[in-house]
Amino acid sequence: MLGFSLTSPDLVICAGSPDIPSSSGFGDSPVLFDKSNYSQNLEQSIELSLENCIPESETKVISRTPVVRFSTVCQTFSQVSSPESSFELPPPPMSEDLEMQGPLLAVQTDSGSNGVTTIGAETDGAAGLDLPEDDGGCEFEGELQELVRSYKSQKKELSETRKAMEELKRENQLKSRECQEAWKSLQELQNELMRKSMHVGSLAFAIEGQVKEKSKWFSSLRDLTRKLKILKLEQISLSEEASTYRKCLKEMQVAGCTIQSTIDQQTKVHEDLKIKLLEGAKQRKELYNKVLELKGNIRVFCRCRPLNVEEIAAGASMAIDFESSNEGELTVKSNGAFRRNFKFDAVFGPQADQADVFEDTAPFATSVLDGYNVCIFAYGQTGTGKTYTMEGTKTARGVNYRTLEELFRIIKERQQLFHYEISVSVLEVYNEQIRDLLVPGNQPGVPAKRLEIRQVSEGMHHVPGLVEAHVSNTHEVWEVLQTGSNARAVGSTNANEHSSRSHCIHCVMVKGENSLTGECTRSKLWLVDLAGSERIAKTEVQGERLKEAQNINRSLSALGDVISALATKSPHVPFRNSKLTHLLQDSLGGDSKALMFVQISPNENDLSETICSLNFASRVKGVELGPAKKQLDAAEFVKYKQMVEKTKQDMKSKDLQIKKMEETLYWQDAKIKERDLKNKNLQEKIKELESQLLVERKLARQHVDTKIAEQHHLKQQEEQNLPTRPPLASRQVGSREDWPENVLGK
Ligand SMILES: Nc1ncnc2c1ncn2[C@@H]1O[C@H](COP(=O)(O)OP(=O)(O)OP(=O)(O)O)[C@@H](O)[C@H]1O
Repeated sequence: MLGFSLTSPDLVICAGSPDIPSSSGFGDSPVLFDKSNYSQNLEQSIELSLENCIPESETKVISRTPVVRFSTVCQTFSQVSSPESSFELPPPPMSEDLEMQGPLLAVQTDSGSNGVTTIGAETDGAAGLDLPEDDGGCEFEGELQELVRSYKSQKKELSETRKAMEELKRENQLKSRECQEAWKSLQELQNELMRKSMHVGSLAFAIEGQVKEKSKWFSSLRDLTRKLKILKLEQISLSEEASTYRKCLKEMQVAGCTIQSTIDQQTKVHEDLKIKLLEGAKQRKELYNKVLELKGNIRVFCRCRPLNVEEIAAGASMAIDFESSNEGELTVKSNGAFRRNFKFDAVFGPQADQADVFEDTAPFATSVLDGYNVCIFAYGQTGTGKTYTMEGTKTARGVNYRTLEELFRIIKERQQLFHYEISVSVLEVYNEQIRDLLVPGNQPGVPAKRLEIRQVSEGMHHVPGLVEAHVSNTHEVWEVLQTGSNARAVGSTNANEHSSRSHCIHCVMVKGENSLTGECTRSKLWLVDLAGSERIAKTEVQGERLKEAQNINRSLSALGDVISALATKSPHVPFRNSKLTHLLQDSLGGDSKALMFVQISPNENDLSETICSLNFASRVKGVELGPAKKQLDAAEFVKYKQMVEKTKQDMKSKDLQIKKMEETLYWQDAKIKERDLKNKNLQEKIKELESQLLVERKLARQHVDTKIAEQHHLKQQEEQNLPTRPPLASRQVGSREDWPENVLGK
């Protein structure tokens, strides 16, 4: 029995191998017999042991050297090399030999001659013993015969011995052959043993390797198991996380449902609010309209320029008192004495800047976007600041630019509910002719394309062929305004002179669409910088200039007539009396609103012109202030003002309410969006984790399957190579079915 004590975890035992006791005298030789027969067999084998055939080096390790003993033969063949030859016996002695050999006696009986029996020993050369033939000879003869008899008996005994020897020899030969065979078989056995030992050694080596490999597998398996355990733990934690997320998701869904219902409610509220907003807007529009109506559809602002450097240098004195300008009043003085009081919708003294002026102008922009036609024009004596108020400078932009800027601001504010398109045309009315200032190369004096005013529908007039520049931002607006302004300047040898004698008109066309109701509006905003309004008598011009002045006068007086007719609600309004009024027809009558800037000079020298302008403005305003009328008007005005203020406050509070509601809706929307995003992210994360887990599981399974397949393969190979190893096979890692569930991750 051969045992291999293998290191943990497995013990591999190889049964069926010969047992090699360590106490055996043969060292690594196997014990061929069982222990009960051991001594007996040893006896037998010792008898035939081959001392001489085992090399001395080998015999030294043998504890008990067998010796050949032939007791009967009494001969040791220690010097004989061949076992066969060691048992070679001498041939049987012949009679002659007996005579030759010393110890043997040759007895010759010479009975014939002298009766003397001679017993001679020829070998030693001694002379034969001659026995005397006397009486004593008889005794001797008797002895001799006795000797002969003994000799014969000895001879017989010898022959018998010889026979026995022969027998023994044969037996010896037989035994010798047996011994030889035994030796041979022993040698074969020894060789077999050696071979087996070597095989066992190689097997042990292989097993050791296998054990090492196996321990490696086991360690890798342990690693895998540990990894699997970690993965399992991770999976558990992930599952927990996922369940938490799911829980959270459910909560979120519940919250989402709640939010959704709140949204629905809010949407309903929003819709209601929208309707209310529309109603409010409509109401606001109506109210605003009413306010303007109450204030007067035609509003008049008075603006006085500051004294210029020359005037100051010349020591000119101020002819206007602006003490009550906040109430819209101004007083004209002459030689320091009070002369007349004028009241307008607003009065801007020399200190008022462009922004102050525009603050009161801005509501007209709202009216334009609400679908009303609006006309803003500047009227006044040359050099009083009409162009400054309307166009302004790059650093102090005027009403034109600021109104358009305001339009875009309101459009942006309303972009969720309204969609607007804006285009701008710039034209000039000079000597009762219309000139398009956006057409390049159109210069005064040069016969330009004749532009006429056409009525397209009831209350709608149009100038066919007029360039309309579409603008979508203030930058583009500025570009267009500059182009028009440059065209106006380039068209004259003396820009200032020309600008004084022509009316510069900007027409802003607004197309609006209410996305909620689908209502469309088309409105126009006229921004007019009128020609100087000085009296012909004062200018004392003749010829072409006179014609110009007359035309200016005509158009301005036509404007005055139109405004007067409108103010007095006359059934006939003479719009067609001049190109200017004809053009502005849409924006001066009906529901349209008009704003007139009456520009005045503070210089006392210009007083008569100033009073003329103020008179015209007062006519336009429709109210000529006088001390008595003032109070009455004031009482009425206070009453209306209070009404207007109340309406304004109501509108403001409504606007505030709507804004608040919109803000709440906006924040709720944002919250819902944020939650939705969070939900989405969480779901994505869960999916990602689940897919990751699946992949890791798959990989672990694949790895384990590969290892098992490898082990099976190796096991099969081992079984093929070493069929006598069932115990090893039985101690293999085992089939996949034997594996614990946690390893497979089932
Ligand atoms: N409110 C003001 N503040 C400062 N400067 C002003 C003001 N109004 C007018 N001016 C200056 O007075 C001068 C004449 O103004 P502007 O050309 O606008 O007058 P106008 O009435 O348009 O003249 P015209 O009829 O000849 O076109 C300009 O140099 C302008 O800068």
